[in-house]
Amino acid sequence: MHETAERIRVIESQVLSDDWYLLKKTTFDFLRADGSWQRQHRETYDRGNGATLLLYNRQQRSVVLIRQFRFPAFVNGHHGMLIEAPAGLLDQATPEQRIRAEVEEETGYRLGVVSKVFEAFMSPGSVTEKLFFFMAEYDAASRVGAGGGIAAEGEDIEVLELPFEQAMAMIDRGEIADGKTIMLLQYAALNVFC
Ligand SMILES: Nc1nc2c(ncn2[C@@H]2O[C@H](COP(=O)(O)OP(=O)(O)O[C@H]3O[C@H](CO)[C@@H](O)[C@H](O)[C@@H]3O)[C@@H](O)[C@H]2O)c(=O)[nH]1
Ligand SMILES: [Mg+2]
Repeated sequence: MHETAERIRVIESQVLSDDWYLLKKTTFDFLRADGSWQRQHRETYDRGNGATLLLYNRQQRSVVLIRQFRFPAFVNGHHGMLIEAPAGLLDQATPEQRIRAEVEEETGYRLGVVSKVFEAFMSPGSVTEKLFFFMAEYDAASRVGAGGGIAAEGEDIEVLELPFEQAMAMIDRGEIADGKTIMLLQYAALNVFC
């Protein structure tokens, strides 16, 4: 089998929208497994890459999550208040630099040791973003501020400290319905609270 790059010939790329994020439509030829070339068109939504982190306290068996309004979830029939692990876009920073700043901004907790656990494409059919996943322990002393995010950017973030078992039960009841958050809680179930 050929390297993927040898199977793709980009014909043209058109910017459909370049406002907050970048939406492009690209026409390319794709070398199929049977050796024939097929012309395809795909739209890609580019917001850059991001990072997310689960704050946990092993001894207390607790985690810290945030709750915020998500308009795209609202327009898809959800009430919109999503419970999530803190996350943010990288801008020009490294994933670890960015997640340290983002967690402190959103939750008020200052991180000590941070461990990267995996990287994942969350919607690879349409969104270019790769998300970097981290874990870090917290305790009461690591809370240096109130969190809440940046009000001027429209963020209005509530910080929730929950028993780990309660967070897992909230997945079962559909009260936690964010992919990255479910992935991190399940990672914690397999590797931290086992
Ligand atoms: N004006 C404007 N602001 C926007 C828009 N979209 C997002 N924002 C603002 O841009 C900021 C982005 O905040 P971050 O904390 O960096 O990102 P996030 O929204 O928490 O999460 C993003 O990254 C996660 C991790 O990569 C993703 O999981 C998530 O889907 C999202 O893209 C927030 O203040 C948000 O309100 C928009 O279309 N217009
Ligand atoms: Mg965020």
